[in-house]
Amino acid sequence: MVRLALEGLGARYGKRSIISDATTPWIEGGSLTALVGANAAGKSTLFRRIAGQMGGSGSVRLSGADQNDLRYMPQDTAMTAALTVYESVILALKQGASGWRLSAQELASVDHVLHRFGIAHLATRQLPELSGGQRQSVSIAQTLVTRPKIVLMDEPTSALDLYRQFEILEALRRYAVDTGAVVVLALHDLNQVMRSCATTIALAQGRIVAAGDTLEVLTPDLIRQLYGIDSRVERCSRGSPMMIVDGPSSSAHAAGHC
Ligand SMILES: Nc1ncnc2c1ncn2[C@@H]1O[C@H](COP(=O)(O)OP(=O)(O)OP(=O)(O)O)[C@@H](O)[C@H]1O
Repeated sequence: MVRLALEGLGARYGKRSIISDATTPWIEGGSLTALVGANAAGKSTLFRRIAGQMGGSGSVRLSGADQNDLRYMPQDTAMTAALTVYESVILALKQGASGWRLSAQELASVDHVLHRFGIAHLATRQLPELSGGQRQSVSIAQTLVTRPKIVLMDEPTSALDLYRQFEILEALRRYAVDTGAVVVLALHDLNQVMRSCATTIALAQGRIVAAGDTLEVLTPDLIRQLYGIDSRVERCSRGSPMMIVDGPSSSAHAAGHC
């Protein structure tokens, strides 16, 4: 069983503290976990800290995996290299490897990830010619081609159309189920979170204010605290929980919006 827990994690840029005392229960692999919070709450910074790209206090506890099994997909990934999609995924697969030869198994894993994330038809296209949504899909394939056990993705659906959002979130969910990986996604669409993520971590001004079962975490009170928005969570006619936005709460400024 792959698991991740944060213990008193802190991170700062210079003298400015961004993440303080971030602590979570064990987050278990095999399903999707959402990281939610307002703009500038510190989601990307928390990911960078967990990924070891910046130092700070506290510790990241891993079970069934180590830091080498972790892949972090940042929010913006430049794709200016004169490579085809296929070549770029191979490069991601071979990053850090000592040899350059590709085994039949490695070729199969490139093929698999291109199909699973719906970009096989783009295999021979040059990266700089891709649209924003196509680039985001390629970036996801590059991140997962090595089948990492711990995956952190910063807003992986932000450039995708409605159909592709469904398709990619379902493919990510299947990835988590099939591999048992811990997959944490920073997401802004709370209906996506309710539909796809079993667990949610909520961040407000650099502090984790709730972590656990998604439907228990995403209460109207918590949503007001995070975003300064009044909302209701109701079951739609098909029985799925939906968040309905009523509008800005009168205490919106207290939520720390900038
Ligand atoms: N490289 C940096 N140097 C200094 N400050 C930074 C740096 N990166 C981010 N910050 C600051 O840290 C705070 C948290 O930023 P971060 O990008 O982690 O937030 P976020 O929750 O991911 O936001 P968003 O939802 O807008 O992507 C912000 O106030 C931001 O200005």
